[in-house]
Amino acid sequence: MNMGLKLKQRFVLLAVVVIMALVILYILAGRSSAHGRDKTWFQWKQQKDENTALSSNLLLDGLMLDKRPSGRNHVQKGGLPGFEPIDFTADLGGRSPWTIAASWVSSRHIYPEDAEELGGILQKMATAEITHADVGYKGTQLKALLVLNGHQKAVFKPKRYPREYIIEGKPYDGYDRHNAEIAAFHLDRLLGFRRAPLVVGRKVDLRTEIMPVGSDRLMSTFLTQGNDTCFYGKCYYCKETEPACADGEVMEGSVTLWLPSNWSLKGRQRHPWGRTYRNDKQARWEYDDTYCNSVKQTPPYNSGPRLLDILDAAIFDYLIANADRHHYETFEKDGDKGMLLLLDNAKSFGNPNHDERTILAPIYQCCKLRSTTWERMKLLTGDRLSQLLRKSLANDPIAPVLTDAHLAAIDRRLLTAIDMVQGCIDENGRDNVLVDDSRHH
Ligand SMILES: Nc1ncnc2c1ncn2[C@@H]1O[C@H](COP(=O)(O)OP(=O)(O)OP(=O)(O)O)[C@@H](O)[C@H]1O
Ligand SMILES: [Mn+2]
Repeated sequence: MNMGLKLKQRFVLLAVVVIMALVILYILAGRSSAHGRDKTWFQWKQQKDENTALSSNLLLDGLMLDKRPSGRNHVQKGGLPGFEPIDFTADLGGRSPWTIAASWVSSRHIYPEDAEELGGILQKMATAEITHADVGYKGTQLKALLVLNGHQKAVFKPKRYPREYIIEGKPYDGYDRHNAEIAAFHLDRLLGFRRAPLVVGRKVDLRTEIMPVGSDRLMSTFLTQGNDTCFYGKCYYCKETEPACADGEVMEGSVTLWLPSNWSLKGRQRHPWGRTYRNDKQARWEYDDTYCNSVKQTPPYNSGPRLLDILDAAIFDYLIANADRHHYETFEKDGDKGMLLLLDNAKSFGNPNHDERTILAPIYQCCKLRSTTWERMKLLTGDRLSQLLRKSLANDPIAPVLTDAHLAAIDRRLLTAIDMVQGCIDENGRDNVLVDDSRHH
């Protein structure tokens, strides 16, 4: 009797313990799926597994792209617009590539989502006859101004480093990287911004393509080093002792299409989170974490899309590791509502082993972001972003554009940025962080 009771008590106790354990497990599981940060990591792991299972071709061509017989790329319902690989053989139907590109520019985008001629235009930028070449128009870095057949201006930024070269030191150190300018253009497109002008890689024969058409100002900076033809141009940092040199007479570089003249730029505007470029002086954002409150009250950041554009640019610059957005430009005619153009991305992709967290200062100090940007970021987790970028860059004339280390760095940085925004959401609530401003444009 006594013994029987004890057994019964033990059984009840055991049952209670088991039930409690189940309840605790259930609560924990519920929490982790409700808790965004865990969800992000969970999704990330899931996507990573998915991605290794799928070949990148299947992911890109099979799932997202519905090729209609017309040859036009239609994005499937629920697909990912802007994710289609760029077709460098796209037909322009006999029309001028420069006219098409100029007609694309609008207040919020440099080219449309379904720009089917994009690859065809890039192809022309990489091959069109150069009818004139001059020193760079302005700026501090070595470059050349080209005129392509059909009176199209373009900027040529020469190769200064081998792909594997790692820039040490300050996050904005080193010469411009032509491959970074190319990769940034593709990444801007994948993020859905379309705020960077068209860029393509090009190998230029200096003797046959530049010398016959180069201005005296440019040609007077030509010299040879061993078997290699070099030029040092004319700019603030241009020095005869630090020329850019071709491989023999063939010089690799990036070609950026000049924006059309009817979209004139509003001069250099100081970026509120710009750096001082001095060791002895800090910018206010570097010591004052409430800095965003004052930015938010100051025009043009107190209304319209400008602050959200700054935040988008922070995400973009963090991914490409560009700590050099000291100024920015907008379209003159759009005034305070003008979009922040992602011009000059050549100081990025310097060191794949370093993630410059301070580039995200606008994000962690303002704790805001466009909801469209946030949704796009989450779609690109795992190694989706690097896979899409790899694929997008594969047909560029100077491919491979980025080393594997840089591609891996982008995926890693995306996770950090997502975690940061998720932290803001956890702390302040989704509605106080994510901004849906789609009705403005
Ligand atoms: N594709 C373009 N279309 C129109 N204007 C352009 C284009 N690219 C550059 N510019 C103009 O030329 C300026 C200098 O270009 P860029 O920033 O690439 O040179 P930089 O030498 O790196 O200058 P900085 O030292 O200021 O960074 C830009 O601020 C812009 O006004
Ligand atoms: Mn620059």
